[in-house]
Amino acid sequence: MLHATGLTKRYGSTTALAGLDLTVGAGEIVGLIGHNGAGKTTFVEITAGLTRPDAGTVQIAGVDAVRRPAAARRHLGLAPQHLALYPSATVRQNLTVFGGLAGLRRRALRAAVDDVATATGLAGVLDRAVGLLSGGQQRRAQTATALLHRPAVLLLDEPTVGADPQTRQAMLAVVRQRADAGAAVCYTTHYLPELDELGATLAVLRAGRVIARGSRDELLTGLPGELLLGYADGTERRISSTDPRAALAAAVTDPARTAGLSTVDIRRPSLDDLYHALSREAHHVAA
Ligand SMILES: Nc1ncnc2c1ncn2[C@@H]1O[C@H](COP(=O)(O)OP(=O)(O)OP(=O)(O)O)[C@@H](O)[C@H]1O
Repeated sequence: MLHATGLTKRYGSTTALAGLDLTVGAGEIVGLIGHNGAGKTTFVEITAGLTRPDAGTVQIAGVDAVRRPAAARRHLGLAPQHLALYPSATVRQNLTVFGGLAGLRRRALRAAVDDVATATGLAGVLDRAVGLLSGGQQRRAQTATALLHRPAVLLLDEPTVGADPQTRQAMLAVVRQRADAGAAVCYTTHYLPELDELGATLAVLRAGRVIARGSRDELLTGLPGELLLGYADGTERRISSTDPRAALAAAVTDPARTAGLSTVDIRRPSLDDLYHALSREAHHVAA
């Protein structure tokens, strides 16, 4: 499992992490979400031993990732946000190199490459150069490198960016399988429905700290959604409500609102609503 406490990191006058605490248990998928600049990538880089924190600790499967990064990395599968593959080498060659670095040898390595290629839908392009693949296939190849040695902890930084719906489904399925097999998965994304599909809990990062942690329902319940009423003359009426269905029931019995009504839409609370609510709370606490 993954256990981070009090992580702090400054770049000059910028505070990237301000005392981040996060635990991801075995078999759990945690969606790490937050606006651009919230500190997600810095957290990923520190956990992978690519950057040192100013203070705080990270443990991966019980190994101190700050003091013993090489030992900790053996238990970690990392898919970074930016592609880090050899473009002129084939998918098979790339996977073989990464599997070898993770300690796999000979038959076990060949079997792992085939298994992971199948799971990520890359079996048909194993012998093609990575640089000649589509953007979605390249991202799949990047994620595949993280899965090869069946690590205890998976750190996936926006793995489905640029993926088509079919690829996305295949990737989500393989992540879910790994969690079911006991991996602790930390998954950063800007796309909330994906976390619903994964059955992930959420950790909301803001200004370098986890400011909310829980299931989507726990975090979004009680936030206002919207009822959108569209009229034949092109006008629209928006009704903000914590219970848009009840607002709809009330609206349809009101002749003033139903005359000329042509479309009805219900918008559930979104991540942005959550960020706004949490910002308001933070201002409240500060005031
Ligand atoms: N190498 C660096 N040098 C200077 N500042 C940095 C560096 N890396 C990150 N930062 C700053 O630290 C803060 C956190 O950045 P980080 O990349 O961790 O955010 P993020 O949540 O991953 O954002 P995004 O969603 O855009 O990927 C930002 O203000 C960023 O500008």
